[in-house]
Amino acid sequence: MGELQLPTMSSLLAIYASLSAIIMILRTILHDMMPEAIQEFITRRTSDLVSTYFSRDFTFLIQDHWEAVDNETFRAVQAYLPTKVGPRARFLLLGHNDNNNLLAKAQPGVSVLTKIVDHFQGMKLEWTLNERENKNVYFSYKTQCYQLRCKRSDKQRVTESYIPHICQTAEKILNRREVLNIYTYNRHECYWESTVFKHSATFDTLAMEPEQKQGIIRDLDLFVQRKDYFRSVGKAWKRGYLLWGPPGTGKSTLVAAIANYLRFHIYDLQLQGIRNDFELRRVLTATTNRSILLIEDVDCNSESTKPRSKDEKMIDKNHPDYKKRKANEGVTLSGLLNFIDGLWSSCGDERIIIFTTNHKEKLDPALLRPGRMDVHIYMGHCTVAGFKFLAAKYLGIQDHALFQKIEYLIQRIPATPAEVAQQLMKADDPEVALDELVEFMIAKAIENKKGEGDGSKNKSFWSLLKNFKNKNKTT
Ligand SMILES: Nc1ncnc2c1ncn2[C@@H]1O[C@H](COP(=O)(O)OP(=O)(O)OP(=O)(O)O)[C@@H](O)[C@H]1O
Repeated sequence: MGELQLPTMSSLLAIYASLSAIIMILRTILHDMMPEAIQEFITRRTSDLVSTYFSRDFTFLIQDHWEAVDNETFRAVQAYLPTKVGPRARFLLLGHNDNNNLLAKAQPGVSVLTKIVDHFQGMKLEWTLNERENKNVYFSYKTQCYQLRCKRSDKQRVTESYIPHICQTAEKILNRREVLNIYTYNRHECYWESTVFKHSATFDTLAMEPEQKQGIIRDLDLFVQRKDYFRSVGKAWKRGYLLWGPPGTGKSTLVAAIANYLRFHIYDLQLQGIRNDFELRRVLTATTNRSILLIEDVDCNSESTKPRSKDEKMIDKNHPDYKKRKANEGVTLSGLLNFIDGLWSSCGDERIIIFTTNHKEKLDPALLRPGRMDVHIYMGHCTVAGFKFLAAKYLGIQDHALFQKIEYLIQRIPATPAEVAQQLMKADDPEVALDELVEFMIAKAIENKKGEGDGSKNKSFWSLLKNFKNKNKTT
């Protein structure tokens, strides 16, 4: 039996030195030769494996998008978390997007990488917001993700109790709607851009026949109260309005009045900015509940809303360019109708869709069929009641010596509420403002007469008008 030879100190040191040198060389080779992405991947995987086996924590990730649309859970967390910023927090994001009011109340928000600790039913929950820069062929964009860390043993309670609690709290916060937003779709960055909606129009400032106005208010009230009714009859909780009439008769003003009355946000959609039906679906599913989808001037907006031509059937679908064209063909009528009353219409609750047009006759009949747009509202020229309403609003008067003259003119010369309002705003003195209106109406009648060629049809009307004009000059 040979004697066990223990290595000497110097040989141990030599082995250690050569091992260190080999590791150093290997590390340098790996570092220099292996692409950074692979190195990162290996490091991440190793730390993931270590944390999976040894950590007692669990992490939930809540990204801003879910299956290509906005993630509602993310939105709920976004509303909820600022309420949980504790007294010891070192950062709080503050701001508002009301570009008309510097003094508007700043809203709290959670900044990227700030850690927020929440406690719920004995659980400790740690939140952080992370941001990542992404790039595609055309542009770069940011995505955000909330990270929620809890104990592994609390995982089930978080999904079953804590997340529903967040959603309920967020719903209450969001439903307060202290501020209304108007959204426009940014097609380059594929998201709805918002700005504060501050329009002073209400049903009290809108000149309209009183019965028509009351009818609309009743319809809106009924709509918001009928959640269960819509469910029981198997219909989507939606209401469609078509507002039509000449320019300046108050269609946009009525939309603003409806938004203010219901406290609904407005999504203002330009159909011609949408590439195809697929994009339309994506854009519309990214809108929130309790909102108005507004498609203004729908007759000019897209080919889809115009009556279909007979040649359409003759398109060669086998042509090589057909698919390419299809991808950018714009919104089709069936795509739009599908959203109004097809299967897609059941996405979302408490939605109002409003189309406005100056030319109802130019719309495809399919869009006007009963049941498609629930209510058709004609916004017409100014009536006597409309004029009296505007005089009371703009000049604060119920009656005046010039009223009779103006009523006579209003009944015979078509003028829009926008035109009447513009004249009434010209002076604070009712006498001067009403005189301006008489002048304007006479000038309009003369203009119309020129257009018609022969105005001698109604001689007594013209002699009365001459009389009005002369009297107006002497006063
Ligand atoms: N019925 C109305 N009551 C009160 N004000 C009105 C009414 N109609 C128009 N106005 C006034 O005229 C302006 C223009 O009206 P508005 O933009 O609502 O008309 P519109 O019908 O939407 O026009 P367009 O078809 O060109 O979009 C408004 O800012 C408002 O002050």
